Amino acid sequence: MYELNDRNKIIVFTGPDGSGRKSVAEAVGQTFGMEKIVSFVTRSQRPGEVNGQDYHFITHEAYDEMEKQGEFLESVEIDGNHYGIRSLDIESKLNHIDSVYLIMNHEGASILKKIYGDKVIRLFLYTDRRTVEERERALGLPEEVIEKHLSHYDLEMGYRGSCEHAFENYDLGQTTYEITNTLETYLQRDLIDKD
Ligand SMILES: Nc1ncnc2c1ncn2[C@@H]1O[C@H](COP(=O)(O)OP(=O)(O)OP(=O)(O)O)[C@@H](O)[C@H]1O
Ligand SMILES: Nc1nc2c(ncn2[C@@H]2O[C@H](COP(=O)(O)O)[C@@H](O)[C@H]2O)c(=O)[nH]1
Repeated sequence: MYELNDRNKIIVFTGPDGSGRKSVAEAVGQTFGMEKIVSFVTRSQRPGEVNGQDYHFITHEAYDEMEKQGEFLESVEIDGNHYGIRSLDIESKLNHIDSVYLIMNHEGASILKKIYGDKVIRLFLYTDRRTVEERERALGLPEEVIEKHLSHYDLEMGYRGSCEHAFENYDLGQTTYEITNTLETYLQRDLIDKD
């Protein structure tokens, strides 16, 4: 396991799909100069997704090979596809910046917490089921993807109490503001106007 230094923090955005984790994470990541750890995945690329930015899209064979070589820090199977974080990506980023962020389901969040303890801050984002469904439909996601996401809704919601912080996300600006304030207490960047 890679030894983290005193200043290193791993910020995990979790919660149901469509709750707004990606939108909030990108905004907050930019504010704090945090970089995203991009997961490897075996599912096919969806319209609008960018390889290397949203995910590293790889074949099942390539994933199996990486797994065999012990490259993943965490690796899970969701709806028949594999998702994983490469150890090297966390190590190389935390070598030159203090904090990184990831977007993952409850299993991944739990695994990272077990490995890195206090270094991991889990931020749970949520909205009601109907809002998730409406947002995903408005995004143009295929019906079968929306269905799969909704089938995980209750399980993901059940993880809320395990996370360090939880935020209802209806007003994106407000959520981003609240999370920025929360992270400031960990990252101590003096971003908040104290007047
Ligand atoms: N507070 C908000 N109000 C309205 N729409 C929002 C809000 N937050 C996010 N959205 C929209 O909801 C959709 C899903 O958001 P996003 O992709 O950030 O969620 P996610 O939790 O990362 O889900 P997924 O894993 O499915 O991508 C996007 O179209 C995004 O613009
Ligand atoms: N445990 C992990 N979960 C991950 C990882 N990368 C993404 N995810 C989560 O998977 C579901 C499904 O995502 P989709 O893009 O296929 O709809 C979603 O909750 C992601 O956040 C990972 O490396 N590990």
